[in-house]
Formats: sequence, C-alpha cells, structure tokens
Amino acid sequence: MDLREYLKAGLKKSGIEIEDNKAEKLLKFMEIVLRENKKFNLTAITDEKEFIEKHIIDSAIAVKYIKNEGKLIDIGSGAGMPGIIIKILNDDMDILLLDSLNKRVNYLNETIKELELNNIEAIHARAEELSHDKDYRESFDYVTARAVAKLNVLTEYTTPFIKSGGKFIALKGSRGNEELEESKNAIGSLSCKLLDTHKINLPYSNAERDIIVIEKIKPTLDRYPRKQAKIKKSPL
Ligand SMILES: C[S@@+](CC[C@H](N)C(=O)[O-])C[C@H]1O[C@@H](n2cnc3c(N)ncnc32)[C@H](O)[C@@H]1O
Repeated sequence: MDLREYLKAGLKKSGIEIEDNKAEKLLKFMEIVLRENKKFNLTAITDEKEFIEKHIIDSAIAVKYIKNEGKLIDIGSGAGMPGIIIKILNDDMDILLLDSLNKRVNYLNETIKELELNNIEAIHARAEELSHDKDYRESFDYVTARAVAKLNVLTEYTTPFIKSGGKFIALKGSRGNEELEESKNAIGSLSCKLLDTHKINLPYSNAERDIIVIEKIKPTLDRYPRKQAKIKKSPL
C-alpha cells in the first residue's frame, strides 16, 4: 500500500474520511517535519508509517470533537501537532499556534507558508502569560494540547483562552483517565466541567489513547492562570 492509501485507510478506520488533496497535504506536512527535524529537533519518530499513525492520525482524531468553524488555539504546538493537522482537515477554522520556544515558532510560520495554509499563524509566548492579555483571554471556541503537561497543569494553561461554552480537547496517552482523576479540583476551580472522555485505539498498532473533552462553564477567575513556578509547585 502506498503512503497515501495507508494514511487514508488508517483515518477511515478511525472514523475520518478525507479527500486525496487533503491526504497529499498531510503527507507534505510529514515531509517538511522530517526534513527540518535535524535543525529543530521536532520528533523522535522518523519511520514514515509510524509517523502517519502516531503523529498524523493521532492528532487528526481531534477533529471528531470539533466543528469546522470558529477559532482554535493549539498550546505547545511544537512541530505543528495537532494544530496544523486540524487546519488541513478543517479548513474553515481560524487557528493560532502557540509555543514558548521561538525557533519552533519560526519553523511553524515557515511551514504554514510552504503548505499554503490561510487563517493560521504561530506566535511566541508562554500560555500562562498570554492568557492574561485581554486580546486572547476568553476569545477562542476551542483549545487543544498534546504532549505538553499533565492534565491538572494543562487545564490551567489552556482553559482561560476559551469562551464560556468553549471546549478544551486534551489529546492524551493511555493514562489520560488517571490524570483526569487528579484534575477534578483543577477543572472545577477553573470554571469548567468534564464533558466526555473517549478511549481510542490507533488503527495499526492498536495503541491506546484517551481524549478528554472539558467545557468552560463561566469566565475564569482573574487570579488564574497563576505564575508558572506556582502552577508547577502547587498544581490545582
Ligand atoms: C513535547 S512538545 C509537544 C509538541 C506537539 N504538541 C506534539 O504533540 O508533538 C511540547 C511543546 O510545548 C511547548 N511548551 C511547553 N510549555 C509551554 C507553555 N507553558 N506555553 C507554550 N508552549 C509550551 C514546548 O516548547 C514544546 O514545543
């Protein structure tokens, strides 16, 4: 099976059907990440089939819980996952990628250009600082994050960005539900509630993933997020 079919079949098994042009764009994204990997240290996965399953399909699963409209911010986007993958699949969305490492942000903006994507950009900031800026606070419909921090810490980084009624989609490994147990207080203190959890198996390796969907109920209290040292020292 060629790589395009491998990707499309894996996505289909995961409940996502895509046209050939989107599959080509996802493969082009992989090509860029693997090409730039040495310079920017983006991923440990260099085998293409493994990349397709563990990065592309793993990130693409987020679109099952997101409508193709509105504004989304991806925290700690790194190589562009899941933010760039969501943009390729949901092209009507307006997407902001955030990373605290400036050289990754430069790579992200170059990658956006090379993929000819519109209404998406990357900015350099720490989540817990940027969400105190009124231009960003409570202004997104969705926030996503993958492989950035434990859920109790991550909920404080992410949920101040979303409007009431907005959703935080946490893409977690197989221990996401354990992290959730330790995050109940954080979710409540940050004016949110747990909406759903989904146990997913990746289509080829069967590896388990937990997708956790948290909804914002009302505006975040002004005191959150706290400073980074405080969040790390005493997570909610
Ligand atoms: C392990 S990488 C994961 C990247 C990508 N989300 C993925 O799934 O491949 C974590 C990224 O989060 C960024 N990061 C960590 N803490 C952050 C924060 N507080 N605000 C913004 N970015 C952060 C790091 O610079 C890094 O690029």
